[in-house]
Amino acid sequence: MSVTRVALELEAVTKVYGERSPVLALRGVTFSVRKGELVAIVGPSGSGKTTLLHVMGTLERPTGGTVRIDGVDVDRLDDRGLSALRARSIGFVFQQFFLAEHSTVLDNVADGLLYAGVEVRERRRRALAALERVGLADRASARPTQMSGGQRQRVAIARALVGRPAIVLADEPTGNLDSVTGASIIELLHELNAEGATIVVITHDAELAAGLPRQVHVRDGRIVSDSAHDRDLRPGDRTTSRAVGATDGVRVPVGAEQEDRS
Ligand SMILES: Nc1ncnc2c1ncn2[C@@H]1O[C@H](COP(=O)(O)OP(=O)(O)OP(=O)(O)O)[C@@H](O)[C@H]1O
Repeated sequence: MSVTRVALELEAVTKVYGERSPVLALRGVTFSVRKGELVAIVGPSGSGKTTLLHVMGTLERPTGGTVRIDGVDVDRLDDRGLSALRARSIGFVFQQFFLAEHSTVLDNVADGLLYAGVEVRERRRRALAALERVGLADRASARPTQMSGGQRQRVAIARALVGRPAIVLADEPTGNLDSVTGASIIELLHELNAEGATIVVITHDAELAAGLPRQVHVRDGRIVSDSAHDRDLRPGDRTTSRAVGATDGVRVPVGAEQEDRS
């Protein structure tokens, strides 16, 4: 398989729900996320954010257009192939956490590797490492019911990350949390991104989105602004950063290359 710096790519993606009175939820969405980016998708209720997340995450097929995950055109895959791609390449975090209440925290995270063909001891070893990354290694044997909302969301994030997916998609991850706890989850996403994780966060919270390096605004099923492109349109602005891949390691100020030559 070819190596790509693009984690996810959408080209002219449309999504129509229903037939009799069709709802055009996505009206031609084109954008891409490079490896190592942390992107906020923001927009009002009903603008198409969740539909977009479902299409990006291959939970739903688009009506038209192309979706590529880690270089693979998902249209070429049957449902089984799609499930395998999802298990390998995408981690999901949802507002409602979706943890198994009767399993331990460790097993909840280890279950993120169920379809990765990894034997149980190795699954648990990697799960413990993921819990360490989110600061919850000491709660590995607890049950989700014994934890706060913020801790549960950390467990869900560890589960999403445990398979080292190409991309993590988070749908309103702070929606069920108070603002202080929500801020700590966003801080955690920043830390994980700094360590190399590629993350897309869907939110209707403009303030939360403003703190992330790239904001994509959705309205009526269309992208109406993308801060990455806005920056591209202002090449003279030497203080502006452009997003680069995780393998690049750092964010490069536009124009820095020229300055280095002097
Ligand atoms: N399964 C479905 N069947 C029919 N219409 C749908 C379905 N899912 C979403 N829609 C419609 O598609 C449009 C986009 O919905 P979507 O849930 O993606 O928006 P959203 O921005 O995530 O909204 P919210 O912030 O309220 O969750 C809306 O008009 C919605 O009513």
